[in-house]
Amino acid sequence: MAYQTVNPANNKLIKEYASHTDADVEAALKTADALYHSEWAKGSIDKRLPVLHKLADLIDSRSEELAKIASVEMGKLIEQSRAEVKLCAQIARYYADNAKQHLAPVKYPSELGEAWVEHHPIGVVMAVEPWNFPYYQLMRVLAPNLAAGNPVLAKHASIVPHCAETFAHLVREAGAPEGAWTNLFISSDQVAKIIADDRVQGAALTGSEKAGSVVAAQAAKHLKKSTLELGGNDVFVVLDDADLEKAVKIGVNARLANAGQVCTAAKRFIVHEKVAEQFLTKYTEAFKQVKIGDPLDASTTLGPLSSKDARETLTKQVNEAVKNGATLHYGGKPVAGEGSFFEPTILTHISRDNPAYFEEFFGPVAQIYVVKNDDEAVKLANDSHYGLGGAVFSKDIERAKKMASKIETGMVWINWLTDTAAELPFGGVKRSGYGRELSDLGIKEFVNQKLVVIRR
Ligand SMILES: NC(=O)C1=CN([C@@H]2O[C@H](COP(=O)(O)OP(=O)(O)OC[C@H]3O[C@@H](n4cnc5c(N)ncnc54)[C@H](O)[C@@H]3O)[C@@H](O)[C@H]2O)C=CC1
Ligand SMILES: CCCCCC(=O)O
Repeated sequence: MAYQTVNPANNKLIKEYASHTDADVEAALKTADALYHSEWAKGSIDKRLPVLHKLADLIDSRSEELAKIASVEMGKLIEQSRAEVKLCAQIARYYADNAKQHLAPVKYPSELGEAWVEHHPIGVVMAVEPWNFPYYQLMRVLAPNLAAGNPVLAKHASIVPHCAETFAHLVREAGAPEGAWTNLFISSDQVAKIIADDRVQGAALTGSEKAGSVVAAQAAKHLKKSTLELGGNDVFVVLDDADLEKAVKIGVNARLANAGQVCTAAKRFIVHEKVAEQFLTKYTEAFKQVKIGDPLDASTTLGPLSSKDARETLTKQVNEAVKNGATLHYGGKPVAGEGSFFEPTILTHISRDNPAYFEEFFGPVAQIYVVKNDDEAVKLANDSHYGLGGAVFSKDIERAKKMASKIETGMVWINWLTDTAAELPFGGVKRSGYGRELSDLGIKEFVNQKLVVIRR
């Protein structure tokens, strides 16, 4: 697995990074495990939290540099890279300010005696992360586990090594001891060996079902806990009483942000028949206004996909969808010339026997479905192997809440796109994975919730 920086806006190779050897991995494991058995990990959380405050300040002070590295390495619009960098500082600050309370002992009233649950780190955690939010995916693991006292070995996606290395340097510069966060340019086989190692107690993966299934199986084989943040095929439901202008505006962003390469992007637009024609007309008009170009150019509104491979996959999916009866309402082709650009695309009339119906399109491709009523909307929303996020647009909040409760996903946002924030849990069900990241739920995924009882 070659770790290299290729700018997807022009497919030019910028830098290749040497992979880490087995000896490097052993050294990293030794250092991380020693740190776990030290006062730093087992002692007071008060010693660890200042690192997160310092990290947040460092990120804020370097935001422009960090944003540019991400945009050049995976094609995210520069403004969206800035937003991701800002979000990372917020996550670091959130855990710096709240982790002590999240991990404070919790009393359990019992007739048997005085009882409480303590929260202790479990040890070294292996993190395996994707390229689409090259800093956020790392911070979602680093912040809670550093606060809790779990050292982390991190394997990032092979196309974002500059982001991976920069993040690791920032963590050390913020005062984290060696071993708290170790970036490894390693292969899948080396990941498997690390997960199998007795010094590792858990694995956190964000990425595809395929990778999740393999890594979770490796963890399970060695009786280690894992968390999985996998793909999604999230719905964006527009009911007949929705604010249509708002639904269109947010719906365009929900599909095109990060060139559609977001696990919680709106992928299946389920529109009430009473407003379907209006919605499609306005939505199509908005897609026609899109400016494809260099993600570093502030006027660009749709950047490239992350790689040539990603574009090839999406092109095949769109062609297959049309071959199986879908209507190509707008777009549908890779953009000729340099870079891995793909047109903003709208598909309609996708029948259930079309492969596209169950597939995640990791790119700027919106699928439009028309329904007669709320029950049909819920039935269609839940007719999916995935269960990550989802959005419901209606002016009737009680109606939207009722639908949100029926949609089988880990998250539903009303009158907004599926978003994320440090204080809100993030995760899914079904083939979108299990476990939660962020909030008080995320920090407890890799801690020992230990019961202590003083028997009366
Ligand atoms: N739920 C989420 O937040 C996200 C989900 N995804 C999903 O992942 C897909 C593509 O993103 P990619 O980064 O290409 O996903 P991917 O699953 O190919 O890679 C994710 C990470 O897993 C690693 N990996 C892959 N196979 C592995 C194996 N057998 N053993 C150990 N590590 C392995 C990769 O090197 C990378 O670091 C998308 O289709 C999307 O569904 C991607 C980004 C975010
Ligand atoms: C801003 C929403 C974050 C989505 C996380 C993901 O796609 O991995």
